[in-house]
Amino acid sequence: MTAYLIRNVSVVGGAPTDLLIRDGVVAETGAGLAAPDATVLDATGLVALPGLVDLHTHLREPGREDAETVESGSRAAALGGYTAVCAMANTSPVADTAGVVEQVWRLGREAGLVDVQPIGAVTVGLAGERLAELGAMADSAARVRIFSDDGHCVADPKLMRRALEYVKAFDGVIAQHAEEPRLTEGAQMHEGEVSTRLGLTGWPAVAEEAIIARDVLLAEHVGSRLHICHVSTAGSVEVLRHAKARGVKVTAEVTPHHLLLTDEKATTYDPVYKVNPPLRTAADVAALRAALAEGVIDIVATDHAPHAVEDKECEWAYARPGMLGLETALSIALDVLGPQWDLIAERMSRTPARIAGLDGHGLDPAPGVPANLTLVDPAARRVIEPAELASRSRNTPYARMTLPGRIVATFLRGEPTVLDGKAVK
Ligand SMILES: NC(=O)N[C@@H](CC(=O)O)C(=O)O
Repeated sequence: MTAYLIRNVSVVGGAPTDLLIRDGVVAETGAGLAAPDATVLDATGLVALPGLVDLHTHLREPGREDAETVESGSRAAALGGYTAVCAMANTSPVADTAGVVEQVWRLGREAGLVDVQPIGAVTVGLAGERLAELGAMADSAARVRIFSDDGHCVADPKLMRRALEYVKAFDGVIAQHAEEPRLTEGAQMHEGEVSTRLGLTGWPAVAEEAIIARDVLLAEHVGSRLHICHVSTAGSVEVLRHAKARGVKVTAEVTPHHLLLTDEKATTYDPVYKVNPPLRTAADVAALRAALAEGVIDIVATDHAPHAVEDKECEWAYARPGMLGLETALSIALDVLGPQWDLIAERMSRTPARIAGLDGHGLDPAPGVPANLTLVDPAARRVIEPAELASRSRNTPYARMTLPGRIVATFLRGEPTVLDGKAVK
């Protein structure tokens, strides 16, 4: 294994120092380190962060390998500064058995670019009718701890209660896609002034807020861990604030796009802006940013949702919802939060690693710690060119935008997956 001596790097925004990486761990830190056998990387001006951890990634394999594979999504993740991603269960077949989660887990190991932690479905086939084999998935080689029907809400309160109770036995967590389906039938975008103007059926904020309110009460009642996917409204923030004040074991994520973009984008009728939950209002964006800074929202998760051209480049009403996220998330966070490195490390690495129970991830570079880290150039600016993305899909909402920050290198257990901004394999 090659040793790496990273010179003059600011660890999570601190004073410049050297990091020696050897045998998969951070061997030494301090100014003026010497290691004749090591490859030297001059990291003057760069910031080292614990490798980013994404709690919400769609890798599309098995089933839609034309849109993404475990390998292409892993490469996109590494280029985005990630060392671990949690793969959502809405594949084909659905990841609702030990066999499918083990397949995804094994494909992740074979790609070897990030740790791929499969998420298991809550209900068989995401159909919302009977519980999937949660215990078998937890006991499998993939050691599943997060369960989600993402893309669909676990709408039946009795099933949701049972799922919450069931996962308590192995400290699991149910990640809810909060969307009351009866309130969003036929919805095309956020319900509000813009949807009225465009004459498109709206997805009201209350459809999200009502499910979060119900589920924090259920989680409190049974004493289980609940995670809320892609929180998108100011009202959801207030429900979460209330639940956290009561001591409910609830965590929540927000996506980069909900921190930046608004429903005004729908006026372009460009389906690249169609996403679930939909882009909301400027007031919602402001509330989400404040909640993230405050900690009412715990983490940023990408909801990286690759879609093939034919599923996106069509009429708005027929387009699938979803946007790419892995290769741009850190830039959007930097744009939205500024160079608050400790906050970025907390919301994009340490806390997601803790929620997912990923050993060896989310740890600041320090002697003895597994060398899962990423080096960011905060001064760089880059123009997003969809054709240059490593994802198999092209549905980024940031095409041709100039964004701050560039991932220069990513290390997974001491091995570079990205060097000089390029994937190593
Ligand atoms: N977030 C999205 O807009 N899409 C997700 C699933 C979903 O939540 O609808 C996808 O899998 O494409």
